[in-house]
Amino acid sequence: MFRLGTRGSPLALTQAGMVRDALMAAHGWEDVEIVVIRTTGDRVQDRALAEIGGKALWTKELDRALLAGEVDACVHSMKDVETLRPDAIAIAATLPRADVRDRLIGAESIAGLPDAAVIGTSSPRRTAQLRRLRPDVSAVLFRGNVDTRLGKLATGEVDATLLAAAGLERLGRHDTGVAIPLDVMLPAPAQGAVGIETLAEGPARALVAAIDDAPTHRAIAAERALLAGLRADCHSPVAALAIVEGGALFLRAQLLSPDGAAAIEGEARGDDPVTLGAMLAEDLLERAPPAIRVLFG
Ligand SMILES: NCc1[nH]cc(CCC(=O)O)c1CC(=O)O
Repeated sequence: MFRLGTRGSPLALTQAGMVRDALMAAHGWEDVEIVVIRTTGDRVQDRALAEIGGKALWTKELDRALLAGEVDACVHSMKDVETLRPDAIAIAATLPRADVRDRLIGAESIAGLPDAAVIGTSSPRRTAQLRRLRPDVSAVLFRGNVDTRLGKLATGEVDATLLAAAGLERLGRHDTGVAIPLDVMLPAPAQGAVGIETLAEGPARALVAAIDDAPTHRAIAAERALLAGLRADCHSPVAALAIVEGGALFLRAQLLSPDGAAAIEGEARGDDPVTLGAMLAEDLLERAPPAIRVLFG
């Protein structure tokens, strides 16, 4: 039986179930085995991701299982996957992308937040974007799975929080919070995209490629190429979104200083995702003021 590695959070399990269903439908399989792998990121909940070692905390154990042949493929929220991946591992497919926007929970809009509101988020991007719009608000560290975060909001630990619409919807929480328009808050690179990785060589890659959504795959390739070009890490406040427009890619991005005082935006159009991402990264770095320039390699 085909074995699918995943983290054990409710969102990860839902996403793995979506991949399982797609693989069964594509190949007429009776079943796919879900193998839950506990990651360091799941164990350490009290510190910001950026502080404790970054995105590798989610992928390291899954990579190990894949490279050791314990699973045939691994399911990831592509937003959480590092820019640089081992050569032996390939992104074989992405599911069709969900709503890419962030949702604000606890207020009707960013403008509608109370004076000096306290926002629960551990995302440098969301913090910087929020403080750019509302310098009076402050952010406090907020991690844990979606239910944990919503629980902290309910007990009044914070005034509001921001979560990806994609995760909320996949967990059946269609009515939680209000979507923030893309021109107010551009999402994280690869937000809303589920990716499936396999070994670069071997039969699993083509089996998984059968369920690929090509427009999503191209869009996240461009967004990830931008991150690579910026030499960004998970401390870097970067927002980016590529969409396929009449066959070509349209990539938008924003870089911010951590306090949101400085920001630059850029956009570019092209056909090749990797070239497009690299070009926009170069353009942004050239124009970035020192407060932003120091954040990138
Ligand atoms: N960093 C955690 C994470 N990784 C992926 C999602 C949501 C689903 C997605 O963006 O695909 C979330 C939660 C959030 O940011 O609200």
